[in-house]
Amino acid sequence: MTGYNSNGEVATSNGNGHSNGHSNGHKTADYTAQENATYPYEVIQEIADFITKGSGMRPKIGIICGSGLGSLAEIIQDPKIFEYEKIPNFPVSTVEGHAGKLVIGTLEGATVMAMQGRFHFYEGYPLAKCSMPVRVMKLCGVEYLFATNAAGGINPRYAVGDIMLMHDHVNMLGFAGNSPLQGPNDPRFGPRFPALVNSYNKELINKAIEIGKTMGIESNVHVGVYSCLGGPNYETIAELKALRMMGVDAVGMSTVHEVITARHCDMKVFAFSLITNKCATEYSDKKDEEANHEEVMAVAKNRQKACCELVARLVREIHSNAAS
Ligand SMILES: O=P(O)(O)O[C@H]1O[C@H](CO)[C@@H](O)[C@H]1O
Ligand SMILES: Nc1nc2[nH]cnc2c(=O)[nH]1
Repeated sequence: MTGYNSNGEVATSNGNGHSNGHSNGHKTADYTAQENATYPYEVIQEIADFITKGSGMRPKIGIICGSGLGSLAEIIQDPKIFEYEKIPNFPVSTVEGHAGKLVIGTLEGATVMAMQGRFHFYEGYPLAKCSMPVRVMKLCGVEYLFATNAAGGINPRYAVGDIMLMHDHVNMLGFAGNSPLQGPNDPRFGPRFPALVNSYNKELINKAIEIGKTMGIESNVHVGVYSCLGGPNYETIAELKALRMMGVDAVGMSTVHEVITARHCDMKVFAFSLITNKCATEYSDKKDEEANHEEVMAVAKNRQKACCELVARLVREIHSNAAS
């Protein structure tokens, strides 16, 4: 199996079918590729071919499942499942609630592919590697990216279990000089300087609002601004106050770099946050106001039905409009 080394040259993997740098069953991020974050087009094409040939399918919609939202992939019918470890040059998932499987099949008549497990900066992966699967999706034929995440609610009107449809983001990692598009630009993916003002597809947001109404959850559906911090620590009160002043409604540790990568290669983007915890913006000694991943996972599990229904119905809309 071919891979690439730190000089960007094509290299041969270790012969065990993957080159992810883990051997003892304990999943750790691949640090060897850090200095070589940008995957050459040919490597991404090779991964995409592995998936489309292995599944016999060309998906039109790609779904990234947020923490605890892996069930979004379980509603896919007649699935063909690829474990990340068996996909050449694919990273491994190291976070609880991210199973590490790519699921391709049919949802509401549309061919979709879903990532049960995404990659985060705090796992030790550079941003280009975190969002490399979005380019794989593109070369598999995906036109629409659905990115989902678990997030802390900063907007005081948000309750735990609410859904925030993302209409914009504040890229804090970008403020700090980090981007998934850093390094040489390959124009086969997109331009050197992509515009991001209309990143979140308005038509899909409006459709999702309508779907929320028909599901009877309109009071739990909001439209807001997400921000991604590097993590893995949750935020301090001062940071949360600062984010709120900047107009941020929900905060997490993902999604933004995926959206940037998707928009760079001209995919239509729909994204939502499941609010898994309320972020305190005042000082308090109360332990129950501290965010923790167990709570995040538990809330995601509780709300998976609503999230699955929203996704399935939006996929149905896209598919039936394309067919008509
Ligand atoms: O964004 P997703 O992957 O849904 O997960 C969110 O939940 C985890 C923290 O509990 C972090 O990884 C954060 O980004
Ligand atoms: N950064 C961050 N990520 C989260 N993911 C789920 N909840 C949170 C949160 O409160 N902060």
